[in-house]
Amino acid sequence: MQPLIEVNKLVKKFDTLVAVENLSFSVYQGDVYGFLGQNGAGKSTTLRMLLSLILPSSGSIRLFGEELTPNHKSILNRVGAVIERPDLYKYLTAIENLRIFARMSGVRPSHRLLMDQLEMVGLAERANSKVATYSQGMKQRLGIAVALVHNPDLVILDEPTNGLDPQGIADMRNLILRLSREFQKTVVVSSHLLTEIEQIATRMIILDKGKKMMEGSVADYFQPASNKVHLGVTNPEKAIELLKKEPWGLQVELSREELIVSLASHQVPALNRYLVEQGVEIQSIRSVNSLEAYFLSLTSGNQHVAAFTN
Ligand SMILES: Nc1ncnc2c1ncn2[C@@H]1O[C@H](COP(=O)(O)OP(=O)(O)OP(=O)(O)O)[C@@H](O)[C@H]1O
Repeated sequence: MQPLIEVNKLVKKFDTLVAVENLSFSVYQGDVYGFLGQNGAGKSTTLRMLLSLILPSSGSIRLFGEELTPNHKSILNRVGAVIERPDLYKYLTAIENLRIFARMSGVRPSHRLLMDQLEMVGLAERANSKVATYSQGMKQRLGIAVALVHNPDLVILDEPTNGLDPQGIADMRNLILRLSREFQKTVVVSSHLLTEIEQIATRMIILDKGKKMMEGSVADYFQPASNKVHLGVTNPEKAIELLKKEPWGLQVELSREELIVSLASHQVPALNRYLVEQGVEIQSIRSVNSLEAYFLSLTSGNQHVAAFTN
């Protein structure tokens, strides 16, 4: 399958600072592609280059199979983006805002179509309220409706959950999933939170100091095999014996007084119950996802975890 976005050896320098270094990645149709990295990792800089808001120092970007540089106007007609907080007219209603932005991008959608757009982002009931009365989360979602007004195939969202409360974050997450599943949009979304990307993305890239640390399918990194459960128990020998038997049949290691088993997080309560019922007392239990461990090592400043740097 031809990638929708194909980035090859992209570099962006700001004077002596290398914000993006030799970055290559591909996004395919139907992906919710997560851009993950701590502040300053180079996420916004990369997304800005995808939108021709800034020019690369070197390297190439192809969107929809075409080189971006000479053709960016026609190509970017197929892209909708929210890069900063959306600039909305706060004394106008949602539908008035949408109508104005639609005209600016050269389309004149019917009232019905505008209402459909607002429905898509969960704002149909507040279509006639002034934006000044909206919560931050509602403004962010209206920003997405604005970005979608010309019906783009590809949607690029830079940190869409920034500054939102837990309800706003959940609404945004549901909206992104809906854009992908119901409306068949390909979505690129950035975040500095692994939990956010884990819940919505199909594929992801981790950036650190402008460099790619890993790229791949999110499911692969959250398989049971990459989730380790560490158990502190009173009787490790008995626990090992029980965990190796039916119904669990697990591979168990003993490390520094803790048992370590590969197990999906959702199976942990059942495992806990089983051991207690068999007379093993549990003193501690913690799940460690290897991807989480890796990302934490990045955010705490460690440079290398060999397993993920290939
Ligand atoms: N216009 C600019 N001029 C100079 N340096 C810049 C410019 N834009 C970004 N940078 C620098 O490039 C690096 C990457 O910034 P970028 O905004 O891409 O990171 P980010 O991963 O999006 O992080 P954040 O979530 O904080 O925005 C940072 O060191 C930043 O200070």
